[in-house]
Amino acid sequence: MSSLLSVRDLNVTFPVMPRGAWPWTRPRMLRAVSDMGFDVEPGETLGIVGESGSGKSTLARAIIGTVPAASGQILWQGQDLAQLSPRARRAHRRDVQMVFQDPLAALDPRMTVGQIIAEPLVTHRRDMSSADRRAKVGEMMERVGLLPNLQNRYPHEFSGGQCQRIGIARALVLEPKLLICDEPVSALDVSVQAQVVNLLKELSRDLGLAMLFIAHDLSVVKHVSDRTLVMYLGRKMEEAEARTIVRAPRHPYTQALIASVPVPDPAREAARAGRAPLSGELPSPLDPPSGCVFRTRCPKARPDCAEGLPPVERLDQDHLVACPYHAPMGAEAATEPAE
Ligand SMILES: Nc1ncnc2c1ncn2[C@@H]1O[C@H](COP(=O)(O)OP(=O)(O)OP(=O)(O)O)[C@@H](O)[C@H]1O
Repeated sequence: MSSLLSVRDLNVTFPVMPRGAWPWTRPRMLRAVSDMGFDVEPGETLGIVGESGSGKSTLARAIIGTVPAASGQILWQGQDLAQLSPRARRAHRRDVQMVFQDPLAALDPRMTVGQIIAEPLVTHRRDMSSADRRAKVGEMMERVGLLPNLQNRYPHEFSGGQCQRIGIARALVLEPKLLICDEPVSALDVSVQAQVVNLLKELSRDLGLAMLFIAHDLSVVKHVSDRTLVMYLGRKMEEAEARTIVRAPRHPYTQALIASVPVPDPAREAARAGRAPLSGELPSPLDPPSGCVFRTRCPKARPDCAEGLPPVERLDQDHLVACPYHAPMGAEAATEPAE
């Protein structure tokens, strides 16, 4: 049986004109996503983690169909997104919804909360009466922890966390099969981040909803994901069960990401003392390093890392790592980032 979503050898490029170039100069190709592949099963949450600029949002945009793939395939329930009939395309637009980073910016300030949440129903469920729509909006508001009698209020009357709940209600009103959350809590106060993450986790469990949960912070991703995929400069570095990624990371990039998260407990801090945190800047995707793209910042880099792309090795059924010099199994340490 086919997965809900399968991404196969996906490449997404953007033409970029060099600064000061003549108008007739050929643009350079920026590779935002390279040779990406993974599957998402119904009801499953895949966390996607990586630094800013690693291609996470571009990947999300390719999956919802707002940026084209340069090559490769995105299969939705086994069907290639690029080949969908207009009817299947409409169904895909209903079935895949997004929650954005900046909740207030994502909501139209001139519309009431009720209108904002109902808007997808107006577009996709024309058969629905306005009374049914209102009832559905009230139900969604309750589901995300908002009082349904606030339908006539405007977004600016709500806090950041409440605005994100409105965004989530709007994304869920069409009962999608996949919710793509692109940094859904990074613009929120730390005090409300956990509440929103827990809400998303509960919703995914109760509604059998699959999620792609994108974040730069591994300690957020690990709470919500079943599996985690670590991206660097558009490429997959490691993919494994979420607990394995934080407890036994094998790729030097994943290890460095974990070592970069502050740990309040001195004993755990000491246990990971051998692991170097990330240093330096992400190279430009216009000029990625040859061979392994992480090698210029990698503490384990060897001369041959510059020669060719490292093959993706399957360590066990669920654990993939794109580094031939990954840490041996015995090197598991108490590296789990702070709660
Ligand atoms: N429309 C575009 N035109 C040109 N380059 C783009 C475009 N969109 C994204 N990029 C580039 O693609 C690369 C990946 O960007 P992307 O936003 O996908 O990364 P990200 O991991 O989501 O980072 P962030 O968390 O900062 O959004 C970056 O170098 C970015 O500048």
